[in-house]
Amino acid sequence: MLSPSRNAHDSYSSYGKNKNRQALSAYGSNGSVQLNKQKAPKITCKLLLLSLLESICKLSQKNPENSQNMFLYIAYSLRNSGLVDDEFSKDYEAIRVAYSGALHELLAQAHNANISHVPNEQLLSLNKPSSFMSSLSNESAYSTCEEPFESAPFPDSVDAFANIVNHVSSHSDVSDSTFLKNSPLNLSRLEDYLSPNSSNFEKLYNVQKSRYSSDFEELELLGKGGYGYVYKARNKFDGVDYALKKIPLTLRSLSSSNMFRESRILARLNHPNIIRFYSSWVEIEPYHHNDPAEFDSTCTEDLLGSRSNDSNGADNLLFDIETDSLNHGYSNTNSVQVVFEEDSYVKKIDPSFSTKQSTCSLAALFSGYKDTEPEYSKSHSFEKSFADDDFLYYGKENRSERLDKFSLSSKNENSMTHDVPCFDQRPICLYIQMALCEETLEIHLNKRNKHFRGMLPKNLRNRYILLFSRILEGVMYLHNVMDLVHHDLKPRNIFLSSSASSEQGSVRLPCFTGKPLVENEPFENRFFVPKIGDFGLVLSQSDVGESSEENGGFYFAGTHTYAAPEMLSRHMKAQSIKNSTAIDVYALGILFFELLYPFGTRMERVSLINNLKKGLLPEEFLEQMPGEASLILSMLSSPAKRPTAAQILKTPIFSNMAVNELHLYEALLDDAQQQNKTLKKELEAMKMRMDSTSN
Ligand SMILES: Nc1ncnc2c1ncn2[C@@H]1O[C@H](COP(=O)(O)OP(=O)(O)OP(=O)(O)O)[C@@H](O)[C@H]1O
Repeated sequence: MLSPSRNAHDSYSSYGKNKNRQALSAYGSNGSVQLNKQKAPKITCKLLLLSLLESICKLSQKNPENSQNMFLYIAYSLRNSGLVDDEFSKDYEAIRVAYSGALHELLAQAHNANISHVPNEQLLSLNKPSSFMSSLSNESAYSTCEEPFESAPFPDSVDAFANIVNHVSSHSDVSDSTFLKNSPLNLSRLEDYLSPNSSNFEKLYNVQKSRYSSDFEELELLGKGGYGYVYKARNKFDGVDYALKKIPLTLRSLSSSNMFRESRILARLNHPNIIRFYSSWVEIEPYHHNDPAEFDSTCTEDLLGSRSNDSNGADNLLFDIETDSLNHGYSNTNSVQVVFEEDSYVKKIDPSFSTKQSTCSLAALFSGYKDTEPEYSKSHSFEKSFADDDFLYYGKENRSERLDKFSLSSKNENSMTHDVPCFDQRPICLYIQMALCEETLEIHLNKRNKHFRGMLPKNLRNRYILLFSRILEGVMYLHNVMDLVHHDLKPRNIFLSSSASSEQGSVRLPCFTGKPLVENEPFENRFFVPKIGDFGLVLSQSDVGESSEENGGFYFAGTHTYAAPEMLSRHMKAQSIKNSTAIDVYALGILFFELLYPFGTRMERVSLINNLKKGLLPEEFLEQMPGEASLILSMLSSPAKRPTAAQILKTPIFSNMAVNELHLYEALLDDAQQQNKTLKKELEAMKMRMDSTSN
């Protein structure tokens, strides 16, 4: 029986019989590449072992049901022996598939690497895990060796697979039963699949190729969020461009039931004002990824709107909930902390999970950490480069831990448990395919605010009121129909999708270019549908209370500017449990004010929003929009007093259909004026042509 302390490396080395196998053992026993030790995250090893066994079962049994039963039999036996937990369940299937795809890819590389010509000495001298497979795949490296190559029988894959299975079966309860004896592994079938000359191997290998790289052409990086990167990618079959969010799965997420929460929730949502979801899957980050340098250039200032590029302005303040005191710098204590990250965005995007080289690190494969630190993390302060505007995260997992999730380099022992499990230095990513939107509301408002300050012209006010009513409809759907709380409503999480005039939920908005306007030149107007996105923090209303209890007490993540006071205070926790949807209403109150009152500068924004939180609104706003003003103040009142999204929609500001009708008439008028202009121009041109011909 395998003892629970035995690890993947031991399993590998224990079946070595010949010289090269000894070489492999020796390689493994070298201190720098030992896979056991404290570093190998257990769950990664267990998932790897199970995905390997699952592949073997699939290969050995033609009938899928039999292979599933065989796999479950082995998995249950391993669980009884304490070697695995429930990593063989359906919940982990996507991860196992991703791992087995990567294992097959590795196998194919090994087959193609002409490994029979590797001299023992070279194997023995390789003590860098990442150089191991890269040397194998680099034939020229061998040709420089003086000693003639010994054609020693490096354990071929079929043999290795069989040995692992035999090892598992002889060391587990499986051997006690007649199951395997009655249903032995069909090694000839295995061989058929694994032989590089076999068409089956090709088939298998192709099937396991990355869905992302086979189905999509990556076009550009759209942005990064607190949990991953979003790319614009074209589907090779339908030719449509989508937004693809790549979220590196962390060890924490692997061991939690919330692993696929965002995609599972998005898949159930169906509303014109909620971002459209297409599909999601898990795979190991494909090779041939963008060079980090490319990320710098793809992330343009335009894309980021007015986010500051000045990392020096990053003011990281720790707010201790217990003492209500503010500290500068970072603390390692376990006390509950709120981390405010005000205006600390920097231009540099740091896709730390991207790898260029197709080298294989066995240590990384089993331990889930990157053994070599990426260059960019040496030259840049990772925390600063990752800090995002105004994001707030607190609980026992503090800010630096949150950021660590994206760092494959293990900076210290403590961060290991939050690290990203990877294969061959490539992380396992969850991919979410969504509708591509034109821009975020944040970017739209930033451009708009270059033209307006203070009170908006009357004709524009109505458009933003209508836009807000569309957002409210989306929120009402989340609250009343889906029983969800978004938890992170803000302009950056509302997307504007171009639409036809007739599309449900559309609003006609001016298209601001961000450039100064020529005087009296009208704005071009287009129809957009506002769509609520980024469901990374969404919770069901009943889970809000539980999440507060997470980590032994107090836990929340969100954005400071839009965070309701009850999210920031342990003492008000009870209120947030009873009125969980009120958290979103508070954020909407701030957002409504931002829609109706353009800020000139960032400082002005901060001071006006701070005043608003104290119940103070600009005089001119109170005078000219009293209805809207009192609604906003009620949305920022105590949780029990805040109106619900449905109640807000029933107020005269929104229930009055005149807003809708007025909006449409305005749109028709705009169109007619535009047409008028074009016809006038055409008439002038015709007159000129006639004049010239008559002369
Ligand atoms: N469907 C989409 N269409 C177009 N761009 C998108 C889409 N989804 C995301 N983006 C872009 O990618 C960026 C990152 O999005 P993401 O949802 O991961 O995080 P975020 O909302 O910016 O931050 P956080 O998750 O920390 O709140 C967005 O700011 C936006 O610029």
